[in-house]
Amino acid sequence: TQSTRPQRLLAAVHKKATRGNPRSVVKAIDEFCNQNEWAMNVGNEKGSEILDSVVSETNPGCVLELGTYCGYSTVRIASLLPPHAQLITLEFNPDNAAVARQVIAWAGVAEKVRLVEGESGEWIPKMKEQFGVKTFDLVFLDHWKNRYLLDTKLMEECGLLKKGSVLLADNVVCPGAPDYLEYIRNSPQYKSQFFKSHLEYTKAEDGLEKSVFLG
Ligand SMILES: O=C(NC/C=C/[C@H]1O[C@@H](n2cnc3cncnc32)[C@H](O)[C@@H]1O)c1cc([N+](=O)[O-])cc(O)c1O
Ligand SMILES: [Mg+2]
Repeated sequence: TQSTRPQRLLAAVHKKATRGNPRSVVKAIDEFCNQNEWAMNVGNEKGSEILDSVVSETNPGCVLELGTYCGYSTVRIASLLPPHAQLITLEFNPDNAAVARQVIAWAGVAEKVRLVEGESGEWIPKMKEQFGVKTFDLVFLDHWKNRYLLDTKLMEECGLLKKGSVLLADNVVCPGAPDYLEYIRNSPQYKSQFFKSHLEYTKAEDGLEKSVFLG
C-alpha cells in the first residue's frame, strides 16, 4: 500500500537522524522538507529565530502544544525544556499521532512529552483533572487555524492561563488566523507582538504572534 507523507518523513528520520539526538531529528526533517516533500512543520527559520528563542526566554515548566502533526516542533520545544518540565501535545489524527510518537521517541525526549490523542476542544477542559495542570507557562498554537480563537477562549474559561502565560501562534499570516489576531491584538488582557518571518521551506511571507496574558 502507498505510504503517507508523515510515514515518509518518519523514514527519513530513522535513516538520517541519530537516535537520542533531538537536533539531528530536527535537521533530518528540515532536509526532507527542503529536498523531498514540503510538510507543515514550523521549520528551521521560524523555529530557530522565533520558537526556540521564545521557549528559552520563557523557560517554561508546563507547555501545551496544539497540533502535534509529526512532532517536529514537539522535539524542538522538548529539547529546550529545563529538567522536570513537561510538554503536553494534542493531536487528534491517529496516523499523525502514531508517527509523532516515533519521532519523539527517536529524538530521546519522550520522558518530557505527553502526547494526547484527542481533540483540543474536548481535552483542554480536562487538563486540570487528567494531568494535574494548574496553568500553562507557554502555549504553542499550530493546529487548524480556525480553532486558534476558540481554544484560546476555552483556555481562558478553564483558568489555564495565569499572569505572564505566553501564547505563541504559528501562521498568523499564511494560512492566517484573522479572527484570532483581531481578538488578541484588541484584548486588554494580552500584550501582543508580531514576529515577521517566512512560511516554512518557502519565500512566502508568514510570522508568529506572541501574546502575554496579563491576568
Ligand atoms: O494547516 C496548517 N496546520 C494545521 C495543523 C493540523 C495538525 O493538527 C491536528 N489538529 C488540528 N486541529 C486539532 C485539534 N485538536 C487536536 N489536533 C488537531 C491535525 O490533525 C494536524 O495534524 C498549516 C498549514 C500551512 N500551510 O502553508 O498551508 C502551514 C503551516 O505551518 C500550518 O501549520
Ligand atoms: Mg504551522
